[in-house]
Amino acid sequence: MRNELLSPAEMAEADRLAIAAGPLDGYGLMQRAGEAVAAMVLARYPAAKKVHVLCGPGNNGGDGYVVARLLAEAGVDVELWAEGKQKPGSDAALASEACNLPVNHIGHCYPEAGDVVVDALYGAGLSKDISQHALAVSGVSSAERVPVISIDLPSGVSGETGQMRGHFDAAVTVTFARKKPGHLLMPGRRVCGEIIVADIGIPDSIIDQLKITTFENTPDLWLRWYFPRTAIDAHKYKRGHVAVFSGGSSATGAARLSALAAARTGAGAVTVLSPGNAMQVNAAHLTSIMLRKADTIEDIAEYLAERQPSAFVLGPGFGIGERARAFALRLLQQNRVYDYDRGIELWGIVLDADGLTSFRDNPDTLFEASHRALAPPLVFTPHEGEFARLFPDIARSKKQSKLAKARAAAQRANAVIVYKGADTVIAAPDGHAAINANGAPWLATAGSGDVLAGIIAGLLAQGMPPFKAACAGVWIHAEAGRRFGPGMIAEDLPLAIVPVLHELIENQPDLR
Ligand SMILES: NC(=O)C1=CN([C@@H]2O[C@H](COP(=O)(O)OP(=O)(O)OC[C@H]3O[C@@H](n4cnc5c(N)ncnc54)[C@H](O)[C@@H]3O)[C@@H](O)[C@H]2O)[C@@H](O)CC1
Ligand SMILES: [K+]
Repeated sequence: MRNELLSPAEMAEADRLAIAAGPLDGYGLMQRAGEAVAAMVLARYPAAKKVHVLCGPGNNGGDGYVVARLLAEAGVDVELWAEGKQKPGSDAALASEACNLPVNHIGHCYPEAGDVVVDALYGAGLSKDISQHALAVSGVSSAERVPVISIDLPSGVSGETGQMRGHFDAAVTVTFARKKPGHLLMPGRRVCGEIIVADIGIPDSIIDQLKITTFENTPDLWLRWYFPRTAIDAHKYKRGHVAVFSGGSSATGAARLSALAAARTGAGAVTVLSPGNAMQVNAAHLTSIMLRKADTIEDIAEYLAERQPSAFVLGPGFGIGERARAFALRLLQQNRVYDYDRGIELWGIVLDADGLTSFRDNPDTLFEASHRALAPPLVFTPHEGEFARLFPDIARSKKQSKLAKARAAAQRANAVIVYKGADTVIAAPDGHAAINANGAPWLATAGSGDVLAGIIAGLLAQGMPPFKAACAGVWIHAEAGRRFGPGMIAEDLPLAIVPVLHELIENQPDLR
């Protein structure tokens, strides 16, 4: 199954195009949807005492009537509960006519332990808070540990934003053709349970026509064509040279975490650029990673001229203030360098943590610099607080999803935005965006973000395009954390990414 994410409006358009192309009409698609759900219920819950099917007034409810009919035909004890008025002549009305079971009002539905609930109240067409009756059934189901199978989305979850207007806690959500952003964005993702994408006969060629620019962040998005290939004749500087700015003598660990992560990700050489007063403490902790003094803008200019590094990390532990601003703006004055032979961008900048917060009072100076035509590629890695400091108006919006916010920020900043969290969104200035879904709570630990910045820089340094490098970095970081599990601290992460990298490379013969 491919990894595009379709908004409810895009899904409706896919439906329309599929129906126009035939052979299935809307009612036919509804049959296929209902069949997929009924088959899943039969397979997973063969011993259910009773299956309660809750049907809303729209097509989501229509799917529910198909499920109820098919389960009853298979000999299952089914009770049908409905709310709302159907449009006469609609596919949903046809589906309810084809289902001969008695219809009860949802207000009387009390599922008991051993039963199963099929939630077909609202899907993509949700427009208001779900009813008190619906909430009551959801509450009883949770209390009685009755598994809920939601069709398309747990009713109450917006497919566009993942926001909830009252909700069901699904054990399984069965959706059709592709997932929607609301399946992966919080808080919606938390209540979807396992997500199954069923094929109901909408071909990939129809999805292609929609020119989708939102994706689930999976290796399909970046592995095959963009992941760095380590040439057999690779020279260490050809594999990219990452420079990481260190903070002062009492704040050097963050930079070393980034540096180590960049090295583990395959950068051929890594240098920590340290203030003079922190040289000793950095030297005491570095072995393969190089160390160089960089106190002033002149030191940076000299370094740039001498070593031509291919990626920078500025921010982790660096300290907030004028020095961070001056260093960032100096790097942005450098022209981008494109290697036409290899078809790759030769360097880029990851701005993280203090590197972002330093611009809270005058973000426009940063955005002006990043919009200069020849400015090097830029990746920002803000968590929620840092995002709000740099993009206060965008952060405040109540209407926009995290996805829309990341996109708006990417355009304004002319930078790839990695908007971190349990549902990290990666957005590029050209409108492409991805939502990450392989994370785990263990990643929320001090220093984890420093490692992420280093991984992304390591990939940038090897010529990976910035949006792809950011997506790959986020996925690899999350995968390493997920596999390591409880007890992980940031120091473990650079090593934990190694088996993930091995597996990625082994699964792609042309990367070996
Ligand atoms: N996308 C696809 O490929 C297919 C979609 N189908 C189903 O069609 C669904 C979308 O159908 P619709 O567009 O009819 O939308 P819904 O069935 O989600 O809801 C629409 C109806 O519910 C009302 N409504 C929405 N929220 C309400 C609330 N909180 N309280 C009371 N009334 C509310 C609306 O006014 C409208 O009458 C999908 O979620 C999916 O289940 C399938 O039938 C077939 C194929
Ligand atoms: K639903």
